[in-house]
Amino acid sequence: MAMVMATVSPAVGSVPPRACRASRASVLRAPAAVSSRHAQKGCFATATAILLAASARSEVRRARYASRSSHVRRAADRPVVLEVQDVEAQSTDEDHKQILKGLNLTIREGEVHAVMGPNGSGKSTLAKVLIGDSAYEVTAGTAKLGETDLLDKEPHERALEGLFLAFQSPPTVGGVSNLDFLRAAYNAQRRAREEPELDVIEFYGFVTEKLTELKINPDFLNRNVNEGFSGGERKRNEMLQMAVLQPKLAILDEIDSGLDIDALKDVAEAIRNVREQDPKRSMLVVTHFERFLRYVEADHVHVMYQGRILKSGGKELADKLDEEGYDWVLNPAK
Ligand SMILES: Nc1ncnc2c1ncn2[C@@H]1O[C@H](COP(=O)(O)OP(=O)(O)OP(=O)(O)O)[C@@H](O)[C@H]1O
Repeated sequence: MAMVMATVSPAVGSVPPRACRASRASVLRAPAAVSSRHAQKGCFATATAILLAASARSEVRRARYASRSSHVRRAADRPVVLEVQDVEAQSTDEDHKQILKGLNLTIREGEVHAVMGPNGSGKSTLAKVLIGDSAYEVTAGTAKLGETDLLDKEPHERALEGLFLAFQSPPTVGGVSNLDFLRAAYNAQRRAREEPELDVIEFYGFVTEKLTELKINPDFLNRNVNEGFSGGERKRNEMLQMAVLQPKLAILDEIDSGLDIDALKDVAEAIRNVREQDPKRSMLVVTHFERFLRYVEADHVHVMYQGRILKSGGKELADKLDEEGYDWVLNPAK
């Protein structure tokens, strides 16, 4: 509104300035009445500007309401990206420890789900089971990515279907530069989609844009994958991989651990960036920190305990966990 008044002031230069003055509060409260008073005094430009601004404000309100209600309406209609039903899984070592004990989870297109829970609940195991880590064997249940039965697929096939895992402790790949690694992964996707591969020059142009968006030093490309990288640099490198591969569902396992405050914000911004570029992308974020969920704007929060999801809710659940801890969820009778 202040901008509108400033814009019209040259147009009312010939009118005595006092006559054109209107308090912001009165304009916001009763724009039609204030406008008509100005018109009666001959300040037609001001009168028109007040009405235009009022109409623009109600348009904005209407648009906001429409977008909010269509968001709510669409949430339940969006296609399901991940459907996990009654999954049980155990370790493949000699202990055969049962870790997932009947886990259910549905993620729809464009949603960000957070999984929280005490240490040892099975959060990382869930992430690794979904990408097909051979340290775990699924003994019951189903997991589908769209229409694809994930559990029938090899890990690289799951990746080609659009599943991505950012590791809690990203591994080093000695002797392979980030540029070669990213180009190989990206071209594998293009081959699977029967699209022509990008040569080094073409890929360099593509990846450079991503580096700029994510504020990552171009030196990253020439360094071997995660070799000599600090903890924070490794996490940023995971974000770079996610931005290049543009997965349907990205699983981020404690991507926020070990980050300083600025790095945490940068990683969260990278996540928001990827979502803004394609609002259909979905994410499953494993974290211990409510603050991180605020940055990444999680839609759904789940508490996992002893291999199951015990409670689900919206962002407010993370706030409550932050204030009160897990005890009220784990021992509701207390
Ligand atoms: N390959 C494995 N073999 C045997 N036990 C395992 C294996 N992987 C995980 N576990 C055990 O399963 C339980 C769940 O581990 P997991 O790493 O999934 O928990 P988490 O919820 O991610 O914990 P944190 O919050 O500490 O990262 C733990 O007790 C862990 O020791």
